[in-house]
Amino acid sequence: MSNSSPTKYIDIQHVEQTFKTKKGLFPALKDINLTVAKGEFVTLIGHSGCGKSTLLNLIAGLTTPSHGVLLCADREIAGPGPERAVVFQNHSLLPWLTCFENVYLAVERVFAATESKAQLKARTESALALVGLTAAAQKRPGEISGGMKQRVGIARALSMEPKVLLMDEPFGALDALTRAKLQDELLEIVAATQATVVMVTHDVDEAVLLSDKIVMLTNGPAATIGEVLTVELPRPRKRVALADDAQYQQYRKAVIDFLYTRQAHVEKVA
Ligand SMILES: Nc1ncnc2c1ncn2[C@@H]1O[C@H](COP(=O)(O)OP(=O)(O)OP(=O)(O)O)[C@@H](O)[C@H]1O
Repeated sequence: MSNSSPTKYIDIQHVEQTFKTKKGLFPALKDINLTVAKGEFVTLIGHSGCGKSTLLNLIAGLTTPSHGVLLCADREIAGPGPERAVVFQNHSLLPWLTCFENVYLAVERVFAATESKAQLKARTESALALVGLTAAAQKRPGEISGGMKQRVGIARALSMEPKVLLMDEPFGALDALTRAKLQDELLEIVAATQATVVMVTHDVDEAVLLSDKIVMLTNGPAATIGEVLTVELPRPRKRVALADDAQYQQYRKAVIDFLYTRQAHVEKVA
């Protein structure tokens, strides 16, 4: 059993990320300090190119910081691991496998050493059921819609029973209606699984609807956290009711104000 602090489940301390480029060193992130509590839903928002994906990749362990340290449950994040599952925008499914097989592959990787084939199959089926894809289990990615593919990606991530679900603009490529439906589903899944989620988004409404905390990044280079907004809207949250909610509008305005007034993109004149 871990004795890690539930309020500092993910603990990011003084993180910097500098990339080597042809033009020299590029400081992408500077002095990032952030904690995410167990069961918290945190979104990262900021203008294009500010470093949201860079930060998510660091939490995923896909990259290592140039400076500083990232911890998950009191352990240094030293590489990717099934306890931190990632859902990407482009769902990255294997096209020659069925939806079932795509999810099964992840389940097998995590649980094959300790569980029977029947148990692995049951896990796969329940992950697909969680995202409403039981009927599409035998279809291949080429035979299903973008929204369904994204659901398979989410099912695959959830099937690993990760401690943390990391999502990089998971709904970015979807039309508005599909996006709204998947946001609602995600709200239900997160409520049911009590998952800890860190999600990158460009969408202010998505951030307010889903988040406990909205982390707003300043513009790069050397982007950092400009402000953290705690969203105290009660759950379960219903998008239709929230549309007229004064508190919801205030949160929305605070994020818009940060993005478009205080961090407005300044056009560089040559
Ligand atoms: N491997 C890399 N090498 C060099 N520069 C990089 C690398 N990865 C990211 N960058 C730069 O770091 C900055 C942050 O990139 P990042 O992709 O994290 O931004 P983002 O906020 O996720 O952008 P978007 O919202 O457009 O996806 C950008 O200026 C980008 O060009």
